[in-house]
Amino acid sequence: MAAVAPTNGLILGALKKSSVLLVTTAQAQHPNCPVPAGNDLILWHLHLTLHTIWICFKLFLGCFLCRHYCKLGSTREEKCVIKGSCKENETNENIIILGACLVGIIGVSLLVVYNCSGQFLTIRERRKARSRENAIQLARQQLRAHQGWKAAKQIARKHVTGVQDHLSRTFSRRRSFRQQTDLENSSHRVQEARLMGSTGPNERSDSIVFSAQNTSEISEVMPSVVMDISNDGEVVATNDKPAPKGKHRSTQTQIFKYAYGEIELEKARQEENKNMSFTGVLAKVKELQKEMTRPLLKVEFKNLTLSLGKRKLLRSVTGELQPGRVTAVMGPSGAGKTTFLNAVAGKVTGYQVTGSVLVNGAQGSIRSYKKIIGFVPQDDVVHGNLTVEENLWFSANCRLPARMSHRDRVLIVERVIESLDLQGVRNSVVGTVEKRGISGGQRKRVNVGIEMVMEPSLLILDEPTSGLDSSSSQLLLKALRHEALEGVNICAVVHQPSYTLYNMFDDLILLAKGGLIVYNGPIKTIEDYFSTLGIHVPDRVNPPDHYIDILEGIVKPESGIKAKHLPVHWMLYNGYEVPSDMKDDLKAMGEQSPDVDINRSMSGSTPHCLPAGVTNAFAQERNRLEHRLSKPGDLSSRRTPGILKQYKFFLGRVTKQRLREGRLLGVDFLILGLAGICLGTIAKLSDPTFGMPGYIYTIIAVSLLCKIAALRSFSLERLQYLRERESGMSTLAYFLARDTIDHFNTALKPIIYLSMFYYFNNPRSSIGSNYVILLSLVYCVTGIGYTFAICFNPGSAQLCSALIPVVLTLLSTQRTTPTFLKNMSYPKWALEGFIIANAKRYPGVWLITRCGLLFRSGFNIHNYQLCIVVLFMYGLFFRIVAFVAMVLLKKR
Ligand SMILES: Nc1ncnc2c1ncn2[C@@H]1O[C@H](COP(=O)(O)OP(=O)(O)OP(=O)(O)O)[C@@H](O)[C@H]1O
Repeated sequence: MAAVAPTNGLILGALKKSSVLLVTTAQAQHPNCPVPAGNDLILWHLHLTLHTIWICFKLFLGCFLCRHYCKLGSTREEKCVIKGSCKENETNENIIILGACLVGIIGVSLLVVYNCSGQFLTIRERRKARSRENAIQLARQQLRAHQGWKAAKQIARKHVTGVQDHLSRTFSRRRSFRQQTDLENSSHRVQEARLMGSTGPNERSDSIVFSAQNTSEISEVMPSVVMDISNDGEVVATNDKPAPKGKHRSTQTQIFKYAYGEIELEKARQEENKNMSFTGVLAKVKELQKEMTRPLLKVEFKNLTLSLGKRKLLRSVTGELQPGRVTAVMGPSGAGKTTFLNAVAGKVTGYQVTGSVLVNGAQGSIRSYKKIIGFVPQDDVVHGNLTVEENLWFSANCRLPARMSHRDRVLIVERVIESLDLQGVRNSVVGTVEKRGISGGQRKRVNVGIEMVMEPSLLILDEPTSGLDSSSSQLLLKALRHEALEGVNICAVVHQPSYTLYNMFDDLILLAKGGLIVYNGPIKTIEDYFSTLGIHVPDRVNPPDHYIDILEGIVKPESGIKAKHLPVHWMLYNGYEVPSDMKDDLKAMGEQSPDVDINRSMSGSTPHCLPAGVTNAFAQERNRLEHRLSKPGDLSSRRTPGILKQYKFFLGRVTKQRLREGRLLGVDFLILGLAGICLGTIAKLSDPTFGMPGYIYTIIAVSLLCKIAALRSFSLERLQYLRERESGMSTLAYFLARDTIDHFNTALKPIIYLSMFYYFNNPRSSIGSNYVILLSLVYCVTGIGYTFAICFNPGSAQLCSALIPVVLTLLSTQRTTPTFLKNMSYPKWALEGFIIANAKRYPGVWLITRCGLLFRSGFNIHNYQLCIVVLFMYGLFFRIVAFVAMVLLKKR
């Protein structure tokens, strides 16, 4: 009892310290949260954390009471006899209690961190936001100054000539004197003007000479520009603040200032360009083309045919996508638009593909250019537990050239945020199905932004405007048009665009059902083409709607032409060969109009697709594996960050995700702790069994809980992973980063479980030896969990994770189970490790009398280290299996 009292005080003291720490942490956060919502949030966190501490306190009190009553039990005397010294036993118990206290303190501190983790991230973001806002203000001021300075230059130029002429003609002493006085006055005015602002760095070298008479006029136009008057009466524009150099330049505010300076200038240029004449626009485009830094990608597809068994999803698709143009892909639902995009981007696996896709006129795999191809999927595959900015930054970091400076990256990301109008939600978490985040339209824009920030040369978008209102769609199209000006080849599937939106595209690919092209060319000429077929768009009808209605069969063309013949008309119009399986259509058309030359147009055989029976399921699977394992050489000439750098980015991302999921982890720990209390109490410790029942329960419970937690690591973000992999990110970096962060749990979970189990069960082995075994067990089962998560669908993976530990533990404890099978199951090694750790604590004769159990179970007292090694090896083996499975993973 004497030993318990000081320990009680110790726990109370520790708890007090924790609560003080908690309050101080919250108070430290308080001044940084000027927003009332932030204060509420902190109070809520405080409340939650204090509540948790109160629960922990009650738990510990319960532990002490239990412990106190146990001490009065009969087992204690027996233990004293076995160990030989009661005094030594008491010292051990005190160490255990101290250990438990420490564990408690760690637990409480962790809960504090977990509860406030989200806040840490928010505070960081807020600080960054403040420096960004300052930079935006500065940039806008500078732009105003820049514009003012330009206007002033124009005024000055106008006056300089006139005044000089005037002066040369009527030069007089009196006038000269008056001018001198004016100069002095204006000098004072300019000195005042100097205090008001500065010009942009671009204007530093600019200087202009003009009469001081005009100074007041100029200072009205450009209030923030700085001027200096030289002794001879000349006014020279200067910058009063020198451009920051060296280290200073790389501060966050400076970087934002640079980025927003550029963005504001671009905006101003766009405003100027609005009123430009056609020739002016052409000149501007040429100018921009000279500045282009991205490689240009021209994609041609010839006789592209895609089949799935006997069914043809795309048929003889021929055409091209040109750089610097925005192409719309339209057609009825199910026509094969998504399939077409996938075929162009080289993302088709498991299909039979014939025909060819040429990049810049050269034959080869388009996957060789995947580092400069952006693909925006139809579904918004974004990370729900990251903010908008974090999503964009991750893509920029991993996919932009590794050598690009941070300053330029900031400019690119900020430009995309501005152009997609995401400024207001940049720090909001995107949200998941369970947790609401930003709106659907904003999510869609983030989905597009992820691809825009990597500066693609070919940008393919599957329904980017679906779910967006008219203004957001136009905003998005404007952003895409701006990209096209830089030479990007853009191709997007769109549904029912408004007339304005439709006219924002340059080209159109119109697909009919069955994956056949009806039209491919400039939007401007589509009406001319269809009018040659006698199809005219009625007044007040949007042209694309009319054509799609015809293709759907809702509207019958006045000319009597059949909708199903439109693809053949297109082939004949362009002189393409008509596949032989479409000869019936051709004949029917020939009967309708005798101009159609059937023999010339028809191809002799079916060159585009293989007979359906040839490609069986096995061949398809082989195809898929070849596609997955073959690594086409990289022709994109872009060096993205290597595996190590990507690992760093992945690590940062997973850490943020885990911090935001802090409560989920807290629940995991709580369940483990409760399991420890329950199993430690239920399992009666008896010397003849070395506490075997308790350890069997432990192995089952810990395996089950840790495996299910490990499933979350890889099964939840499968689609995101596939998207990242397709864009060229490293699977190894992704896998290692997740595993590295999970090591934190691997180390902590055994502590939490043992802090309860060890205390309630009070086994003979040391807490250290138990921890090592449990650590290796958790490492092993986490690896198995990864394998299940990657190889099976979530339902099956959960079932396996629940069943396997129970079945294997039962197998390994049955005497009738063959030794080979026993050795194959990991619970056998964990159990052996625990039992040996206990057995080693029995001195000589006490061990000999209990040797029977060891023999019967096939355990060897010298195998303790082997058990640990085997468990770690299992963990490593399953991690390798999981990684290989991940590499071979296909998109379901
Ligand atoms: N892997 C597949 N298995 C079975 N059918 C498929 C597969 N891929 C495509 N299809 C079929 O091919 C046709 C074209 O599909 P796709 O998704 O390309 O159409 P879409 O024009 O994009 O349709 P929507 O406009 O409705 O999105 C559909 O009938 C679809 O069922």
